[in-house]
Amino acid sequence: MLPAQSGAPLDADAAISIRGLVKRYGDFVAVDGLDLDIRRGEIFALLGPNGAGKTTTVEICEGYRSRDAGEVRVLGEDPADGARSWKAQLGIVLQSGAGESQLTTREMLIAQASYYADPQDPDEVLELVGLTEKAGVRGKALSGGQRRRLDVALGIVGRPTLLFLDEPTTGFDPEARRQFWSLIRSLRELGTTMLLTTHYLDEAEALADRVGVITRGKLVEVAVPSLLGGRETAPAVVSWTEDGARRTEATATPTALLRELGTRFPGEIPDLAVARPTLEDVYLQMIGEAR
Ligand SMILES: Nc1ncnc2c1ncn2[C@@H]1O[C@H](COP(=O)(O)OP(=O)(O)OP(=O)(O)O)[C@@H](O)[C@H]1O
Repeated sequence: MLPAQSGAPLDADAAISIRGLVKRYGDFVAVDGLDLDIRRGEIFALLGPNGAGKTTTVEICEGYRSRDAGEVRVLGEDPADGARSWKAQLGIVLQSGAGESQLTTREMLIAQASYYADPQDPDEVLELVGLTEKAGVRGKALSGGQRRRLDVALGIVGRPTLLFLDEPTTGFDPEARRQFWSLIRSLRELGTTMLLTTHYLDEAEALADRVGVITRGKLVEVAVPSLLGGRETAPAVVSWTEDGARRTEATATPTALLRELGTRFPGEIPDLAVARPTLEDVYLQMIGEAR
């Protein structure tokens, strides 16, 4: 699918609509004419190598950074002059967050909740992110993964309509990541739109309705994870063991090959595996070609 609708008008119904976004730092062009629409209620993952322009794009949408050119609408408003009532609909989980505070985990959440008209109960949020046992602990005494959970808690306590998650699970142990994924899915069921940046391709695949790949400040493709880079039509790799050796064949017609192998082996085909390119495979190929 083409990522850009250059020339198309902003999408008034989208949660985020961006046309021709440009951001320069001195002579360096960090975001280079980016077009993107994120629908209400979807989880959209922005993927890209270090320095591609993801955080810059996200921070412009949050109203934290100015832009040099282009049009941006977030929940119908231009973030450059977003009012307080507009900001109150956003939840933000930054790359580096709450860490060094002298307040306890619970105190931080209560303080954050006080900025919103209809916040979620801070103790419920602590429970959701698995920090109930750490309610009375100061931010700086939390482990790295626990701080990220606290960042997530601070981002969601205001019941945001649109939640920005910048590399939210960095430092999480595998179990905490799974718990976080189920938390994100339950937020989606409540209708929350989420813009996620992540370097974990499995995370994008598990959570995102659509992914966008950004390199050198340009969006190179937008697709549902299973279709990115033509994954669904890429040759399948069939491998098995025959005469003591590992055999591998890439084929566009794996079913035909399996039928043929079925006639060659009387029982099970030894060590049979059929694989399509993973999201990581196509992503790495895509950013390699774009360099
Ligand atoms: N305040 C700044 N001044 C100068 N250059 C900057 C500034 N902020 C970002 N950049 C540059 O802009 C480019 C894009 O940075 P950005 O943080 O948006 O990348 P990213 O895709 O989020 O990367 P990462 O995956 O490493 O977080 C980088 O080359 C970065 O060095």
